Amino acid sequence: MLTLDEARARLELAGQSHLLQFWSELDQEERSRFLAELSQLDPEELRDHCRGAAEAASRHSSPQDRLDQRMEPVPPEFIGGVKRSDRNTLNDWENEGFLQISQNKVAVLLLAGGQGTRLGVPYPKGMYNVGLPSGKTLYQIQAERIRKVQELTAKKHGGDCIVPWYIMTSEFTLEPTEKFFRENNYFNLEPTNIIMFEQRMIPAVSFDGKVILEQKGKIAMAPDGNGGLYRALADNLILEDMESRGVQFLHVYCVDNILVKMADPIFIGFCVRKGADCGAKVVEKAYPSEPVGVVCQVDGVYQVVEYSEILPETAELRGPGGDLVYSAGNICNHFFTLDFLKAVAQKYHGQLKQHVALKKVPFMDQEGNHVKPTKPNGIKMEKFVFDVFQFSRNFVAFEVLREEEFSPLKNADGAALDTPTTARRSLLAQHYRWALAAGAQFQDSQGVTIPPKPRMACDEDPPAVCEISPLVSYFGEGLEPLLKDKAVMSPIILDETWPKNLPISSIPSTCNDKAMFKIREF
Ligand SMILES: CC(=O)N[C@H]1[C@@H](OP(=O)(O)OP(=O)(O)OC[C@H]2O[C@@H](n3ccc(=O)[nH]c3=O)[C@H](O)[C@@H]2O)O[C@H](CO)[C@@H](O)[C@@H]1O
Repeated sequence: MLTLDEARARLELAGQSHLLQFWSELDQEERSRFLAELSQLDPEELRDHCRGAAEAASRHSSPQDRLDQRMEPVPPEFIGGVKRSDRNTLNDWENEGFLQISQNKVAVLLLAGGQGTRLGVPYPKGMYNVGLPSGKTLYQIQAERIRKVQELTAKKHGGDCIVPWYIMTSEFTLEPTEKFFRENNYFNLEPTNIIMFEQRMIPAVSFDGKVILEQKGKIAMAPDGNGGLYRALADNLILEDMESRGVQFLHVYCVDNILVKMADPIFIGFCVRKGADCGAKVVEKAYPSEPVGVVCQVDGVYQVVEYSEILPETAELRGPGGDLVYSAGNICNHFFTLDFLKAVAQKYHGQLKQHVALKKVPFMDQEGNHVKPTKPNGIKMEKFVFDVFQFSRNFVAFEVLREEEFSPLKNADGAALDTPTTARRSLLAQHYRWALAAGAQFQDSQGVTIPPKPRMACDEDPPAVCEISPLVSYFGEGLEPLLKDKAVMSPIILDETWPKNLPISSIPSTCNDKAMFKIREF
């Protein structure tokens, strides 16, 4: 750790001497904590970071910096997808995916270092329970999907297989995430196959290029964006870990999509068959101003352009048939080969674009008062996970159905979209459709038949509540033996404790204490 004099000299070099202005007011413990924090900062990197942030912020949104003029949509023939392919082709990709999983070549990697400020909870988003009948959190759902995909693969190919789960956290999320997993017995996954690591934090900077003091002895720090992944992979020797396990393909995803298909065999198989080194799942954008990035080309190179980085006119552009020109919505589900990640970590990560976010950053004013600003006062620089697409030699996009694969949790209830209510509804609507397709017929608690409704509006609750555990079905498969020609009383939780072969009289009426469920033959 640095001495005070060393820290002072370094800060002078970086043009950040103001950080010590309250030094005399700190007690012994605060001083040593602060010196430890300052010791982490390289003076030259800090100087460049502060200058770069102030310059980038002054250029931010200036007309010459706009991407709109340089964008082109992805030609439709370059997008593979569920709607565009017949069942045989999909089966073929799925079989390829299962084969790769069976050889332990596939891992999932969760981006979970974000602060989830829009949702407004003081704990990591993955710990959120959207109010499903089972009370499961996002982490539990994801863990169970990993277990199920392992089980399905083992059934197909024989022998056990492992899908390691890499989880990128940050200073904000590592400790509570570790604790949560420990307390939940790692959701019955083998703890050594869950690998958590931490991304770096970088200082927030004022518009005049000064690091912001959050407290008298603490700098305002923020994670370096989900594109901090590549540096974190190198810092924590994660690529070496992947190599030692024989992993070759990664499914990278963001924490908040309740419908995420973990290690999706179809997507993996599609990418592998196409010889891709890098891929992205997309959904058709629902409306022009939807807050998702779009996969497109900029100056002829594949890229995602964020919703905040284009003008409304560009987002609203329509082609001759009336469809949105920029309709390939990014759902933050990416495919990478290990070789591609190695190349990025070794050669390219320094070239990743820095994106500017103007934020309200609480700070100490000159008089030592703690101020919560009402308008943006600080610059946070972030890298984005998809900014590596430009280095790909064979990039592919894969379109999936929104109602089956994308319902993100971004905002607290009360907002119009992407809330706990919409996430819960999407999952329950999907499970209801699966149950109907498997031949279930629903009844209410009085035994009155609930007429089936295979099509629902996206803001409509399904007429019957049927939550299906991922341990029972990964993506709608395997339900017929349980549900065909059965009258199912809503609400129901179909979980792995469901007694499959018992005659009706011996089925307990409450197999799960959180919901009543009954089922009987017609
Ligand atoms: C940069 C990025 O990917 N943007 C995508 C992200 O937007 P969006 O703006 O919603 O991105 P978020 O801020 O939610 O971050 C996405 C994921 O990255 C993680 N994270 C974020 C910051 C950080 O420093 N470290 C970290 O790990 C978050 O925990 C989350 O799992 O999801 C949308 C779909 O839902 C896409 O349309 C956007 O194109």
